[in-house]
Amino acid sequence: MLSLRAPPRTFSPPPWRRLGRHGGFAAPRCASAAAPAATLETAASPPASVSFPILVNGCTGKMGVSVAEAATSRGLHLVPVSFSSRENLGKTIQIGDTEIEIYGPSSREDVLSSVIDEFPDVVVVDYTAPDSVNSNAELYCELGVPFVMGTTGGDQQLLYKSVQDSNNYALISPQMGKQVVAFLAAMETIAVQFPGAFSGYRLEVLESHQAGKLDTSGTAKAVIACFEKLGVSWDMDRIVKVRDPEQQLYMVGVPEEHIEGHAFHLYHLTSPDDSVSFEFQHNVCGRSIYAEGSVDAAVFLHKKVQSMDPKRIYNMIDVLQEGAMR
Ligand SMILES: NC(=O)c1ccc[n+]([C@@H]2O[C@H](COP(=O)([O-])OP(=O)(O)OC[C@H]3O[C@@H](n4cnc5c(N)ncnc54)[C@H](O)[C@@H]3O)[C@@H](O)[C@H]2O)c1
Ligand SMILES: O=C(O)C1=N[C@H](C(=O)O)CCC1
Repeated sequence: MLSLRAPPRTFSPPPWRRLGRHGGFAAPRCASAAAPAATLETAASPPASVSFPILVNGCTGKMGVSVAEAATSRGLHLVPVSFSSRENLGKTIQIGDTEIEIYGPSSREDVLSSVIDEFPDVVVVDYTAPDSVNSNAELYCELGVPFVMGTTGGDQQLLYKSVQDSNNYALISPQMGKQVVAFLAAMETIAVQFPGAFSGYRLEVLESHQAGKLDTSGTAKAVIACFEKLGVSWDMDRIVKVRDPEQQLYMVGVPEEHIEGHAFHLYHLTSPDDSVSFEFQHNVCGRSIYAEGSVDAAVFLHKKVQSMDPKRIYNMIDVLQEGAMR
């Protein structure tokens, strides 16, 4: 079991563990905090070939801001309102030339209805909090507004049911980063083609995110679902969740400038007789890949709505498969 009980300054790795900068995961060479990748990458992006109104909920948070900035640089029309928690009522957030007014949970319905009247082809992107996933989705479905759900957590089964029952359009994905989506797609493919291939293997999973992340990694859960199809038995309580900055720095190997925004994942598989092992890692610093992917998702969903595509519920693998991720 990957145990984190004693946060070791001198981490003694198991033999299978490759060493990172500080002795843990092999960390990617991330952009420094002084030159945020999001700003550089979005500034270099050519404008989207389509333009439509996009409403980003959660603009008081880190992902909300990144997505709103990416949408603006891609030439989409940012609707100047956003939902947030009660603590942020009355705030405004400046994104480029747009001043976004922040509304609390109690005015969500009135605000969204007015937005739909003014911008009938609006697409909502949600980056709020796990405990607002279901109530926000229900509202989007009730008002028939297409939405991209980037927020993880909540009751995922209920989320899908709300969309199915309402016949609304939605794109739901715990992971918007193109290369991680490709890894997830590969995992799903082998799970379908070779079910049971890893029967009897033991799985250990460790995920590390910034201390403010409230839920367990939605991406890890999606990858584990593939391992289960491959025959591994698993209980979600066994995911080792690292939220302590000291452990992240000294054990996981997260670069110091990304302690407040990273997503490191490690999956380790061992055969029943210990003679074979596999290890997979995906380590992301910052948020730019998710922000760009979220705009790709919104553009994709807008096209599906315009063409009245019958499928209606999508994930990021659909976007990747259509070649619609930059
Ligand atoms: N799908 C992906 O690729 C991806 C990538 C990164 C983050 N995420 C998920 O996105 C979510 C947000 O991440 P973040 O890093 O921006 O978090 P954050 O804490 O920086 O921002 C969340 C914001 O939501 C607001 N909020 C809280 N309760 C709310 C409510 N009831 N209604 C509306 N807003 C509310 C908070 O005030 C905060 O400003 C998390 O669930 C995270 O796991 C998903
Ligand atoms: O930073 C986060 O929070 C992230 N959440 C997603 C998840 O739960 O998998 C994706 C990675 C970043």
